[in-house]
Amino acid sequence: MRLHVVDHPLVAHKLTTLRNRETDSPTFRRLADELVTLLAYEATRGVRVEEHEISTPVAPARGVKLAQPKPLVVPILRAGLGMLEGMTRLVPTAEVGFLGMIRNEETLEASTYANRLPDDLTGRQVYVLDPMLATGGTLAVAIRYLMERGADDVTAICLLGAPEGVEHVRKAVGEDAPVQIVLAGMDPGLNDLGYIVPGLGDAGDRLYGVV
Ligand SMILES: O=P(O)(O)OC[C@H]1O[C@H](OP(=O)(O)OP(=O)(O)O)[C@H](O)[C@@H]1O
Ligand SMILES: O=c1cc[nH]c(=O)[nH]1
Ligand SMILES: [Mg+2]
Repeated sequence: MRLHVVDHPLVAHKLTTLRNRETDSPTFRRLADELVTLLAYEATRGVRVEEHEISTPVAPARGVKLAQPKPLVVPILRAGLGMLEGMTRLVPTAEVGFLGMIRNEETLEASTYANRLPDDLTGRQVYVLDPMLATGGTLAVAIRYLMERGADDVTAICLLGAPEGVEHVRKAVGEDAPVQIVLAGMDPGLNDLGYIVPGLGDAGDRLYGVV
């Protein structure tokens, strides 16, 4: 499993405003959207392409196009939905599937309440979207499920992570798993409630106007 924390001044700038408690929901949504597009550029470095021949107005030319089967993007509801448009802006031909997952705020265990994925994930390259990687419970369940269903390459794009969450996912999927985690920032740790510190609070609530 590989971890990539994106080091870019624009990402750091947008992340700082995103964290700020003074940032309102519309601005939070816009920043999350912009950040995902920047992260997706890094995260899709290994997206599979195949040779493609075209003709320019001047001459025949050889290039590439996205390979089949198409990449699959899976936002984890609810908060991951706030990252979908930013991702599909960069990869508009990707297929989209959905997982609805909720973390029990007392036990911190993740459970799945919705699942709308293609039947066959064999050989699929999958991009999972979830802004927060805290204990890692949610992402570990999601990635293991996608791999059990046949996905052979999974990249998780998250805005913020904590070291214990990353290690939890690493243990759950295995060191040699074809899994990549791309983060805009890695924070020092979690508080007693399992929230990332300093983090940005509850991503779902901030995206969808509860606070
Ligand atoms: O790494 P973990 O400890 O599992 O925590 C992270 C999860 O918690 C949040 O979702 P939440 O369960 O609050 O659901 P929501 O997206 O509906 O707000 C977040 O979006 C992740 O999915
Ligand atoms: O810090 C955290 C942890 C889990 N979920 C969130 O929305 N924020
Ligand atoms: Mg939440």
